[in-house]
Amino acid sequence: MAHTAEPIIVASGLRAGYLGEEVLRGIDLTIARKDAPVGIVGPSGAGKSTIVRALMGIITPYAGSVTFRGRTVSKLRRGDRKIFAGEVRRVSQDGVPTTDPRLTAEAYLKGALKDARKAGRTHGTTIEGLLNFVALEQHFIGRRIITMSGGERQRLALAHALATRPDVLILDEPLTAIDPGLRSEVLRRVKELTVDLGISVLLVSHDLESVDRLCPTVHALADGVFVQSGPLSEILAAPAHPVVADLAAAAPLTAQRLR
Ligand SMILES: Nc1ncnc2c1ncn2[C@@H]1O[C@H](COP(=O)(O)OP(=O)(O)OP(=O)(O)O)[C@@H](O)[C@H]1O
Repeated sequence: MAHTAEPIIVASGLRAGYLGEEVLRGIDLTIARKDAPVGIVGPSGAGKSTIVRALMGIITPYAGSVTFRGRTVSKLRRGDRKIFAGEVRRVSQDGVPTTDPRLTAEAYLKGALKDARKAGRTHGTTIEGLLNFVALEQHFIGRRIITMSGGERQRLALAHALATRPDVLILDEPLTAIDPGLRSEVLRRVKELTVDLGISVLLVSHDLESVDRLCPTVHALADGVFVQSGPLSEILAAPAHPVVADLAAAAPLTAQRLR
C-alpha cells in the first residue's frame, strides 16, 4: 500500500520470536495516520499475536526494526513511551488486564480518561459515552470487573482503549467472546470511528467475516511471513498459498459470499 500520510508505526524486515526461536521471518508493515483499517488473518500459530507484541514493544526484534514516529519502539524513553501509550492502544482477546477484584468499570474508565487528560489528549468523552459506544448498558458503571462476562470485559477493554482517542488501535481477536450479532454491531461502530476520528485500525482475527466487514486491505500470514495481501475477497478467490486455500476451505460460506 502506498502511504502518503505520516507513518506512525513502521515494521521493517521484522524478525522476532521467543527464546531465540524465530516466529516472524521478515515482516514489513506500516500504519500511517488516518489509514483505512488493515487486517491480518492466518492459522493458529502463524505469528499474528507475535506481530502485535512486537509492534507494541513487548518483545524485541532479533533483526529488522519496529519504530514509532521514527524511534525504536523497544527503546522508547519514558516521555516517548507515555506518548506511545496514548497514541497506540491495543485490545487483546483477554479483555481487561486486571487482578484487582475491587475495581469497578467506572474506576477503570475514569483512570483511562485521567491518563488521556494527563497526556494532553483531552476531549469531551464521558464514561457514559464510552459504555454506550461499546453497547454496555449504563448499569455496568458500578459493576466490579470480576463479575463481568468475557464478552462484557472485551467490550470494556475496547471502551478503555478508546478513552485516549488513540491514533492507532490494534485489535488482537478483540471480540471473540461476543455473539455474532453484537460483534458486527460493535465492528460497525468501530468502522464509523475510523472514518469520523481518523483512527487507524489493525485487526488481527481468525474471523474472516469480521475482517472483511472492517478492513479493505488484508495480509494473510503463514509461518511468520505475509504470503498474500489485498482485499479479502480477492485473496480468497485466488489463493496463492496453501494456507490461504485452507482458510478459504475452512470458511466456505464467507469465501462464497465474498466472491
Ligand atoms: N510466550 C511464548 N513463549 C514461547 N513461544 C510462544 C510464546 N507465545 C507464542 N509462542 C509460539 O509462537 C508461535 C506463534 O504464536 P502466536 O501467538 O503469535 O500465533 P497466532 O497466529 O496469534 O495464533 P492464534 O491464532 O492461535 O492466537 C506459536 O508456535 C506459539 O506456540
